[in-house]
Amino acid sequence: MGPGSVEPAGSVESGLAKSGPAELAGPAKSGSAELAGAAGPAGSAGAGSGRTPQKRDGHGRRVHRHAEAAPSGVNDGVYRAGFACFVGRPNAGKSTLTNAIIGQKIAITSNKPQTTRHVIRGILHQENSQLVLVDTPGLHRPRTLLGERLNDLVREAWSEVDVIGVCFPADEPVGRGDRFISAEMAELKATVIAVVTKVDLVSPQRLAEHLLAVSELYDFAEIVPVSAVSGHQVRTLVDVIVKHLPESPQLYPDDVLTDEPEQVLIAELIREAALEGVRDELPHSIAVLVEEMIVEGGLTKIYADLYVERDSQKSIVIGARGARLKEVGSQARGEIEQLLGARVYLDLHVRVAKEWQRDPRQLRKLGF
Ligand SMILES: Nc1nc2c(ncn2[C@@H]2O[C@H](COP(=O)(O)OP(=O)(O)OP(=O)(O)O)[C@@H](O)[C@H]2O)c(=O)[nH]1
Repeated sequence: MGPGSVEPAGSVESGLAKSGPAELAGPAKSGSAELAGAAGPAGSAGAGSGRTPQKRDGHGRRVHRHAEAAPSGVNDGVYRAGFACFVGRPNAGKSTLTNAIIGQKIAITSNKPQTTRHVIRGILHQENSQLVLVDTPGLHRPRTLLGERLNDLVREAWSEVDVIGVCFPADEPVGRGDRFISAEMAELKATVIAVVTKVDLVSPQRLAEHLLAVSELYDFAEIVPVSAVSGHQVRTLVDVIVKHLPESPQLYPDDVLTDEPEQVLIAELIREAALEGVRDELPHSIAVLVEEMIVEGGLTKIYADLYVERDSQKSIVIGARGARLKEVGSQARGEIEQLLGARVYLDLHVRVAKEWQRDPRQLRKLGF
């Protein structure tokens, strides 16, 4: 452990009833896809190295949800399975889209850039396909060791997928960042499609102009406009992605929704709650590590450490007489109970790990 001080606070006991397991998002509108752009090969792109999913043992428990397979919109009699990820500039709507497709909160979203740190997979089971989604952080100019590691994570994810959806928010003009990311696509084996996100925010006229600008950036196999918030065309996007997956046997058992260890999902929920209201003061300085999870009958006890970089940040997180930390605990606990479908006791400790973003040892410990 680094030069950290320990502040026990914010233990929150749950009184809430058990919440039921989450269902997969049901089928929404289905429709035809190819909107614009060049016609790409309908076949598969080469699968990357991640073809065989690894079973996790020990600490890495999978999140199981017994959800029925959604009917597939693609029905050419072939079973398709493979990996896809969304890339794009920060704030492009990648996490929200991933969540809309999987139908469960698995990646955190925020209106500030760079909040997604972990590669989180969600799996959509359909009658004739299995789509494994990898959620990556945004590519950006690295200024710290953490920044470099984040970019490595992005490229690692890109090298392992069959389909890449480059996200372009419809409410922002195509810019340098979009051109930079599109240029990075040229070397990839994957089928590259463009996803124009947040279309609920713009007029049809503006959307048409945006689609044209996007189509001029790169020879995308397809271009799909969507709104993750209204659900518009989310179903269509799934069909388009699945169409470009390779023919493959099922990769994961039916009841697995995500490959991410529960502890990582829980840590993300706590971090999201801790950032609420203080994002301007603590944009990238909070990390969370779940130290222990104990299941006692219907109650899950979770002991987690919340790391900040400086004493002053610790005071912000804790608040006057621990009031803020209590709030963080109670908000996170509600979300965790939904995720686990069980009652939760959450014990949060705030620790100072000086300059953790620049310290390789600390970064490893925090999972980067
Ligand atoms: N109106 C609208 N807002 C959206 C939509 N999709 C995402 N947003 C909002 O856009 C902001 C960014 O969304 P995220 O999903 O966190 O974006 P991201 O690309 O994962 O961001 P990073 O993690 O920073 O790379 C959030 O405030 C979302 O609520 C959409 O379809 N419509």
